[in-house]
Amino acid sequence: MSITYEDQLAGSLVDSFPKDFGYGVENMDMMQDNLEHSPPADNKPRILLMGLRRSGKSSIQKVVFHKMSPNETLFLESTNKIYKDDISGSSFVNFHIWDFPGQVDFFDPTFDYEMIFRGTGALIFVIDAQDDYVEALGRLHLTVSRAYRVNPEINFEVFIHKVDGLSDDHKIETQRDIHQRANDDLADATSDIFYLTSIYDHSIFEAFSKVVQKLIPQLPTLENLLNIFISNSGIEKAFLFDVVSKIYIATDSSPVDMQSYELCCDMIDVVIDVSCIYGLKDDSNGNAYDKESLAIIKLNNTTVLYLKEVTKFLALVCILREESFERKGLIDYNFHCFRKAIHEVFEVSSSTQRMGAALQCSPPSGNGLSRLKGQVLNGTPRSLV
Ligand SMILES: Nc1nc2c(ncn2[C@@H]2O[C@H](COP(=O)(O)OP(=O)(O)OP(=O)(O)O)[C@@H](O)[C@H]2O)c(=O)[nH]1
Repeated sequence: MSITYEDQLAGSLVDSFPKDFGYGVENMDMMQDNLEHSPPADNKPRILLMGLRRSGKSSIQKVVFHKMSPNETLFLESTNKIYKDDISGSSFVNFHIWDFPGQVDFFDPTFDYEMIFRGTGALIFVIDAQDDYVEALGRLHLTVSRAYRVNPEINFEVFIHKVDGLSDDHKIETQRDIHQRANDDLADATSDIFYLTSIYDHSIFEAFSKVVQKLIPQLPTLENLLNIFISNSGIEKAFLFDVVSKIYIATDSSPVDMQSYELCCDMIDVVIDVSCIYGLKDDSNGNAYDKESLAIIKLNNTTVLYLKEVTKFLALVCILREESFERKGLIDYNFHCFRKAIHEVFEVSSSTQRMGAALQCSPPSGNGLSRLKGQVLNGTPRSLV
């Protein structure tokens, strides 16, 4: 009986994703291979961090992608030129993050904003909520109008930042006010582009997760796989995490509550810390996270946390009830199918990417080539059409 069911699950997982994925992220197990074939580094989609001086741009980038502790950001010096951070070597997120100095002068002839905005997937505008934000809103207007003229596909995102200093009522009021005032510039902007963020809690990771997810063409497929996995395994919530940044790449379609997300982030920290301190062999190259990574934590409220390696940079972290965990064999088997499906998703993307690169390198052959070249949507190269 259970064999039939599990076989069905395996089939449904593997067959459930469409075959026409684009790519914006790579399976890092194949990273080495991809490095040789991927387009030049500068062609990677960009996420830009812009905003006034001292609004917190560098702090966000350092805390999310370089594990800097929030208190250390007090000593960050002001950025005076564009800082280009290629995080693809250590993270599943295959983007460049560009941190701009505050007060970018669009009229400076040396500032080639056309080139910058053309390859951009998302532009995050950071507004210091503890400061008077009238000037910042003027800047937002100028930035959005310039960027939109060059590349209407950019995702504009607004981080209303440093909200740790505001009361709950004040936070909501500030968000409403900024949303209202910015509406002239971002005419059809929905409220889901305004995030309340702080580096002193998990809100900055949550917000960055949402920004990155909008740039991942495979997102619906990943969500679908997670939905099938949790419904067949008695799991309440599952996140697919980029281990280094603690950005979640995808989750199932049930609503995300901040506490669950924080719990899962904390679990990753525990696993990596324990593994670093007690798990490394003397002769190893010091990798705290590998194929063997697995952790189960039982909490005192009948909840179980379950973490397992999916790819070199991705982990699945689940929350489930103790009674569901009694069927651990089933969960392990379903996880095995899920992992296989995820690898297939990114294998397809990766081979499509290589085909795209090969086509772009080959000599032009009439107008057919331009039709076949990888499309760019939201700055993310798409699969061939
Ligand atoms: N309270 C609070 N302070 C923050 C937060 N994020 C950043 N800061 C502080 O804001 C100050 C400025 O941060 P930076 O990251 O240097 O700002 P920036 O936007 O990169 O500044 P420029 O490089 O001059 O453009 C630092 O003292 C940070 O510690 C936050 O979420 N909450």
